[in-house]
Amino acid sequence: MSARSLQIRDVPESQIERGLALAYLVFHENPESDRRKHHAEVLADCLRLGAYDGDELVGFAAAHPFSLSVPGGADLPCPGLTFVSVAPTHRRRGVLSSMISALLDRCTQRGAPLVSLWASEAAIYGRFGFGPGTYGATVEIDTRRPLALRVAPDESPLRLVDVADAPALLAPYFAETRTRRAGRIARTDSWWREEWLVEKDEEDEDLSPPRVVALGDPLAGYAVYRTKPGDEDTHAQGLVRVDDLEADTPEAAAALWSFLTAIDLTGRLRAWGRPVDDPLLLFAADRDQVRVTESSPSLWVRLVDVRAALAARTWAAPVDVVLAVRDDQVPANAGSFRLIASPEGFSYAPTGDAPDLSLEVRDLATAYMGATSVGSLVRAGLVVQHTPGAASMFDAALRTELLPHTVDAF
Ligand SMILES: CC(=O)SCCNC(=O)CCNC(=O)[C@H](O)C(C)(C)COP(=O)(O)OP(=O)(O)OC[C@H]1O[C@@H](n2cnc3c(N)ncnc32)[C@H](O)[C@@H]1OP(=O)(O)O
Repeated sequence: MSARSLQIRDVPESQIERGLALAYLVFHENPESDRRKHHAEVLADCLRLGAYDGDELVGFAAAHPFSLSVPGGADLPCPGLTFVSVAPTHRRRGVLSSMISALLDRCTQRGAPLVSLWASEAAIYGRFGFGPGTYGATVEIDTRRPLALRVAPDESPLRLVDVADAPALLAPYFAETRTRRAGRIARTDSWWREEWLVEKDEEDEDLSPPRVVALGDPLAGYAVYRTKPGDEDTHAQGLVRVDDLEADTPEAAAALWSFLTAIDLTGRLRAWGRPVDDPLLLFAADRDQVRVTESSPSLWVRLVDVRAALAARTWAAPVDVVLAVRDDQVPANAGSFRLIASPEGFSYAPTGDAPDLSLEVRDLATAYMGATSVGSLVRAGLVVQHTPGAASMFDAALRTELLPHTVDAF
């Protein structure tokens, strides 16, 4: 294959099966027919790009038509890149690079200021301007003894909700959380049913169907979880796996965690992708019982249109800095720009003034939603501070009340 014989084209609906076959090949998967059907339906709604070597599909990538909450509660179009697959025969010849370049063009044409993804390997996407915009923590609790808490649980009644009725109850509640926390993807009814509440867990078929517990009426919190019995042979304790948990107050959260840790015939709880600032980690009275066993990037974000992305978020304090931005893929983002922003207003315009901070667009993405401070990027040698105090001023403006958080993996 020469660079000239490679063509990037939209993949028509009639070729979705070809894209899926390539994806299953490279991800070493062989899903059941109902999941294949679901994947095909999901892909029908996606932007689909193919890399063709002659007639052969050697690269495939898709992007969900997502929108993402950004600091302050605005909702921005943010395609969610997924199913990225390059044929093993065509690796390391620039197929992925060509597909990303086409994707960035499509985002620009469609007016999407952001694009996002979950990375299979963290080393891949930084070169294309993506930075880790949100982080998640895996929390494990030893539930062989009662959960020790420093706050009294809300005593409102808990009820188990029929899974079929859950989206109608949970969706408006979750939508409200998106205005407070950046990094959250809008969930459609089918996303709720097929991703969160699907009967069989895709990764562990020993897990029960999803269970939904709701606190109070009106709703003050909920959890979606699955369980797995213990195994006498291996002495593994029964497991409660918490997939999603939201609560209005610390007391409501305490009530839900108390319930989940007291389910009979289980001795351990694992919650994946919790916010790094989950109040549980502070109100747990015994941090030997409640342990963070992993913390890693969740959603990787790329600012396709830096100006539009910055304009859409709110600012916690006044800032006036000149940013020298390097962007090798989207020339319109590159150059020196003066950012003047405050809770009252915003401007971002090209300038000939000397920069206060020099940074790559990937590092601006890392700081954009408030998960990582510009100061820490300066200390890591990734952002260059020319003017003392510039990073602190920028950080004060970027600060968010709650850390950004994404739990919808795709
Ligand atoms: C959002 C998602 O869907 S994540 C899923 C990603 N897909 C997978 O992991 C499936 C299996 N892997 C693959 O299909 C391919 O190996 C891909 C998609 C990861 C890479 O595709 P390729 O066409 O080989 O990438 P391409 O040749 O464009 O590489 C571009 C650059 O990235 C680097 N790169 C590519 N893959 C990796 C990797 N896994 N780790 C580190 N660097 C990588 C290349 O070395 C190259 O670097 P260079 O520009 O300095 O030379």
